[in-house]
Amino acid sequence: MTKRIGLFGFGVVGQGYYQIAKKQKEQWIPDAIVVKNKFKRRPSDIKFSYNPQEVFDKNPDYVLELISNTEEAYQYVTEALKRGITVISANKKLLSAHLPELIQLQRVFGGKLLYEAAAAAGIPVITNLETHFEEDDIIALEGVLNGSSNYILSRIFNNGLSFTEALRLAQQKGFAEDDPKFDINGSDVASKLNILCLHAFGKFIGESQIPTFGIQHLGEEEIALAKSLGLKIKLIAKAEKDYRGISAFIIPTLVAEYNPFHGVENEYNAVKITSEHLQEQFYQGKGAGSLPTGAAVYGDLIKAKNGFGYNYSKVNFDKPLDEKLLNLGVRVLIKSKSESLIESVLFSPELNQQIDGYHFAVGKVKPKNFNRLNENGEVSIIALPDDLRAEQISEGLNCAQDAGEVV
Ligand SMILES: NC(=O)C1=CN([C@@H]2O[C@H](COP(=O)(O)OP(=O)(O)OC[C@H]3O[C@@H](n4cnc5c(N)ncnc54)[C@H](OP(=O)(O)O)[C@@H]3O)[C@@H](O)[C@H]2O)C=CC1
Ligand SMILES: N[C@@H](CC=O)C(=O)O
Repeated sequence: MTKRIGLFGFGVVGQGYYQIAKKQKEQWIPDAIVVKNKFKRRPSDIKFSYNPQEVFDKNPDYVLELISNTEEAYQYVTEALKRGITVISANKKLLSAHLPELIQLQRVFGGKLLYEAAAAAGIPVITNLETHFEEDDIIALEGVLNGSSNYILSRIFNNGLSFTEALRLAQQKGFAEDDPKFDINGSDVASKLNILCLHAFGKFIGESQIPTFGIQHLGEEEIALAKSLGLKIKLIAKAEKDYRGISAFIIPTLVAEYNPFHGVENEYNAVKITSEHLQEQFYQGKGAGSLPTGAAVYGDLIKAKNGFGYNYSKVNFDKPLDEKLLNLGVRVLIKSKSESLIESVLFSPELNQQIDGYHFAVGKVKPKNFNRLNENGEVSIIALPDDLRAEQISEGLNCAQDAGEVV
């Protein structure tokens, strides 16, 4: 039977969806497409509307919310759910901010909300957490969750591009957010990790509670150090659960070749899930871009048609959803011009070396300090592999300096 579809947004993701839907059976072509900017050039063979109400006037079975704006997306998604319509969204900022309310709207009005594209786009990680892992206790979830940051790091490491050049390319390819600061400062990863934690651990942490350090302060010293040690830097999101509670944070991390994230390049994302029964699983796929994200949206539509919805099986709805994170120290290399700043956050020190006006120190930092350090333009921190000794870092720094890679 033909289904009616209303589509909000015809940008990178909306066009990816449309391209895929056009190849399939006629029934998945939207009956109404609502966009924002009246002055944009559009394909002449597709009818567009600028009036959001037009989607609802068509009485849709499914609403696809693929827009960049969060507040307006909230209006569209809540209106659809209140009408009992099934919604597919790619909007991690919206979902991360409002998931508890959106879950409640599904429970009250009966519409479903699917959002595989919102976390690691092409990797069906949310569906897996909801199905495969339903009866399995998740111990840890780790991931490269931002295609743009990963693309930037790949271009810097593998092609010697500058940060600015690499970011421009990520924008041109449609990987970056409307405002790319959300990609490079880790905020986009925090949205995704927040969503994934709900499905993995049944707890809503809240994006602002997740300690986050992005890639925007990485300097040539850290890049040169990583290269001299034969390592790479990846922006890693990590959440772990033990008898004390949950810890979660996002931080650029030095990864060795034996680490499966080492080989994750360009706009690819990857997720490693460790659970009690299935133990270790590693997923890799495209985390950004028109077709992979459009395909994830299309996949959600097919799942919804087949009656699939999230059970939120890890959530205990009789208890509060929120969770306070543990604040356990993370072993890092910290770089700053201010020794006193380093001293104020670093404990269990292992190294303190000065190069060209910068202090490089190894020790532990509590994740609660990440956000404060992230906002301080001149500090960088990188998490370290357990087996990388402070002496090796010191040698690596000297080596990079001698090679003239550090100015
Ligand atoms: N790009 C990617 O790889 C991925 C993106 N996402 C998420 O998907 C969503 C869309 O991203 P993307 O396609 O890249 O963004 P784009 O900026 O390419 O496109 C956004 C689209 O939304 C439309 N739009 C904006 N505000 C409104 C509004 N109020 N009403 C109707 N339409 C509106 C724009 O209209 P107009 O054409 O008039 O400007 C445009 O068509 C975002 O939430 C993003 O975070 C998720 C995974 C991957
Ligand atoms: N800007 C995001 C798009 C997908 O979520 C990214 O780069 O990962």
